[in-house]
Parts: sequence; structure tokens; C-alpha cells
Amino acid sequence: MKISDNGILRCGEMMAYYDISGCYILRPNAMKIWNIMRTYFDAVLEKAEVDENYFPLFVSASVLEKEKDHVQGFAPEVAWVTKAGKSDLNVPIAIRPTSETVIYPYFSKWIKSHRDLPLKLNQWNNVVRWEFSKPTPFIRSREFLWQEGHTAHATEEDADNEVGLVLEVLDHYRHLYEEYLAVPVVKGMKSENEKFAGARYTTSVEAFIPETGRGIQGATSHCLGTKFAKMFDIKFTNKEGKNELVWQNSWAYSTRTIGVMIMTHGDDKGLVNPPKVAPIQVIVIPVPFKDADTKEISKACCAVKDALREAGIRAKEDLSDNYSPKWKYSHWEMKGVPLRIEIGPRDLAKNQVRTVRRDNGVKADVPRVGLVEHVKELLGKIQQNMFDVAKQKRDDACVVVKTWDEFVEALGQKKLILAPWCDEAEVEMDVKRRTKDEVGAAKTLCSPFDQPEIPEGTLCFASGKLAKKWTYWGKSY
Ligand SMILES: O=C1CCCN[C@@H]1CCCn1cnc2cc(F)c(Cl)cc2c1=O
Ligand SMILES: [Mg+2]
Repeated sequence: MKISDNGILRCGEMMAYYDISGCYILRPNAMKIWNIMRTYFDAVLEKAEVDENYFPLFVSASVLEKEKDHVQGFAPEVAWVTKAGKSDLNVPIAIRPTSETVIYPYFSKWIKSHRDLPLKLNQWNNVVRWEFSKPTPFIRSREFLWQEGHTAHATEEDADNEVGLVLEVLDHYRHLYEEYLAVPVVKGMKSENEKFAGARYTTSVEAFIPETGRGIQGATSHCLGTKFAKMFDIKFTNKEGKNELVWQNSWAYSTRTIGVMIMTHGDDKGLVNPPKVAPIQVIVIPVPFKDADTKEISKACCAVKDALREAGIRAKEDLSDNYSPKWKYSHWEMKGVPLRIEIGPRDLAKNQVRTVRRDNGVKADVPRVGLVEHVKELLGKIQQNMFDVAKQKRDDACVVVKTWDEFVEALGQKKLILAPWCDEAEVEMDVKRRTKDEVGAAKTLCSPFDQPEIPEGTLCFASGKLAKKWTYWGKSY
């Protein structure tokens, strides 16, 4: 299901359209998923001693434009407040597109001595980027929710190792995608062209949507170096009393994660929610026959729902008397509920229920005795199967290419490409130019940390120079 099948998004009650283009309403089913992920990530931040704070939404023009090269590429997408009521503001105020220029002047004030380091802050907030490319719910919106972590360290080593958290946070992003959203991702390094200009290096988790043949950046974790410290004069006296620049990192994931999950698992019946994040994990539906004892059946449905909820399973029953069981099945399938339990007169008589899985449609009759444990196991199997199926599809969509012709052919077949590359920025620019077409040029997605062997003398698929690394290429969102 492509994210553009917005009818399903709306019917899945994940979001609603808003009267300002590029802005969307996040409805309870999306917020429940967002908050389940946030609970996980807040526990990670707690353990890593990252403190929660909240900086203002607004940035003064002077601060935002302090460093020309930081803003230059992004200027067209900055949203500005220029009036309050009837009167013009004498100085326009920007709405944060990201918070470096909001936070770092205060890092400069708060960090004086090495004793103030490491400083590790996070905030959960919205950011606004007035994008003009095609807005897509969750994937590219003019306002979105994210967390942004910003840390400062005394030495390059600290920023680069586990103290700096860059790779640790990146693996937690992998964990969120693979263990919570059942979406396979690749961890790797961004190319010089694709990295955040303010960073020494950018690492990312990259997903891929086989239906559209496009890669999508899932989340990023940057090692910034001292560039922002110079820009914002963030210095400290080290143990030897010397005044030095701090070394910084930053990392973020956003509500785009939900869009990637929807695109990865959705099918022509609608959403398919992985149990770990499904707002409703089990829907219990009575299947009354004309002369059956509907009261007994409804009672059994509520008893099963209560037993499941007792065990911490997010179960609901649908006893509405104005819809047929069949209508209810497709209604809850569209909402992506991973497991349905049906109870009819036969099930009642045999003290059993009928389970139906949303991921593969498999039906089974299960005794009421031990049902809770059985459902727990079943939800675990559904979670694992959703990941395995998505991973198989992603791997089947991936091809290794060695030559330019193979590269162009693979692009045409909507493949995720793994190719040996000379790692020269100019060559990447050249590939973009040579592959520009209606769905956009091919570019590097990341160079996987898990590098396959590069046989001696392997040549770059695009330049013919000696290849330095294996890199994932493709069209992207
Ligand atoms: O990815 C992260 C992790 C969390 C904190 N931020 C960084 C970099 C964000 C890049 N970026 C992304 N988009 C931007 C849009 C803008 F309008 C302006 Cl002025 C700047 C940027 C910009 O720097
Ligand atoms: Mg952007």
C-alpha cells in the first residue's frame, strides 16, 4: 500500500487532512504508536543520562542567520512570523526548522569548565520546514514531531566513542525500526554530499520501499566536530586550564518513522500494524447466529477481552449491533489490528475461540483455557513474521552491480543497489546528473558499516577508478 493511498490512512484513523497544505492532523492511532516508541526512547535517554529540556519555538533572524553557510541551502524552507495582530514585528522571527541556533548560544553560556561536560540534552518538539516538494503524510510534512538530542564533550575521543552516544543512539533507532515497527533498516555512513553540512560525519538508518523502489532515510545521528563550537563560541577551560572548543553530536528521529511502517506493511485491505506498536492488538468480535444466545456470546467476548487486558494486551471488543460480523472484519482489518478473535455459538459450546491473523490471514481454533498465553505467543509470532517478510522483500529488491549498465538497468527495475564506489563526491554528483528523470536522480543512501569484502582491484561502477567501499544507491524520498 503506497502512503499516497490516503483513503486508508484517513480510514485507519492515523491522520486527517488539514486546510493548510503540507500539514496533517495526527489522530489517536498515530499518537499511540508515537508514544509507545517515545516510552522506549525516554528509557534509553534516562539510562544514558541525557536530560530533558525544552527550548522556544522561535529563533531571532540574527541568530538563525549567524552563520551564512548553515542556513544558505535551507533558507527557502524557513517559516517566518512577521506580524502580531495588526502591527508588523520590527524584526522578523523564524520558527525553528531544527534547534541548533536556538540551543547553542546557551551551550556557550552554560559551558565554562570541563566540569560542565559532558552536557547531554534532548527535547521532544515540533519543527517547521516549509518544503515545496510533494507533501506526503508522515513522510514529508511542513510541521512534524521529532526528538532532537544535542551533546557537548571535552575531547574528540569522547564525542567519537560510547560517551558521545552517536553509534549507540543509531542502534536504538535500528531497534525502534526493526524490533518495534518490524521494518528492516541498514546502518551506515552518509556520503560527503548527503551528510549534514554541519557535521564531521553523519550516520543513518536507511529503509527501502520495494513497491516504489525508493530508499528513505529513517533517522540520523551526527558527529559534529567543533564547527558549531566555533560558530557559537562554545569553549571551556580544560583540566590544564587551557581554553578549548567543545566537540558536539546531535541525533533525531521523527514521525516519519510511522510513515515508513505504514508503507512497509500496508496491503490492499489497509493498514497492518506490528503488535509491538498496534494501538489495538486484539479485536474480539461476536458471531451470533439468528437463534443463538447472543447474550452468552457477548458475555464470552467481554470475558476474553477482560482476560487479555488483565495480561497487558491491548484488546477491545466490537459488540456494535448495527454491523454484520463480515463488515466488522474488514473494518478492523483496515485499521491494521494484528489479531482478530471470533466467538460464535460453536466456539461457545466447545469453550474455544477462532483466531485470525492480519499478517497472513491464518485462522485457528484455540481453547479458552490458556488463551492469554497463546495470544501472547501468537502476537510475538506475528511481530517476527512481519519483520521476516519485510526483510525478505527488501533483500529480494536489492541487487549488487559492478558496471554502469547494470546500475541503470537495476534503477529501472526499482531495485536497491549495492555497488563498489570510489567514494569521490564529484562522482556522486555525476551519477545524480546522469540518472535525473521523472522520479528524481539516484544518489547514495549510505555506506553500510557491515562492509562486504572488496576484492583486490575492484573498480567503481561509475568512475572506473579503484573502488574504496560498498555503498547503497537508489532513488529516494
Ligand atoms: O539531523 C539533525 C539531528 C537533530 C538536530 N539537527 C540535525 C541536523 C538538521 C539538518 N537540517 C535540516 N533542515 C534544516 C532546515 C532549515 F531551514 C535550516 Cl535553517 C537548517 C536545517 C538543518 O540544519
Ligand atoms: Mg529537508
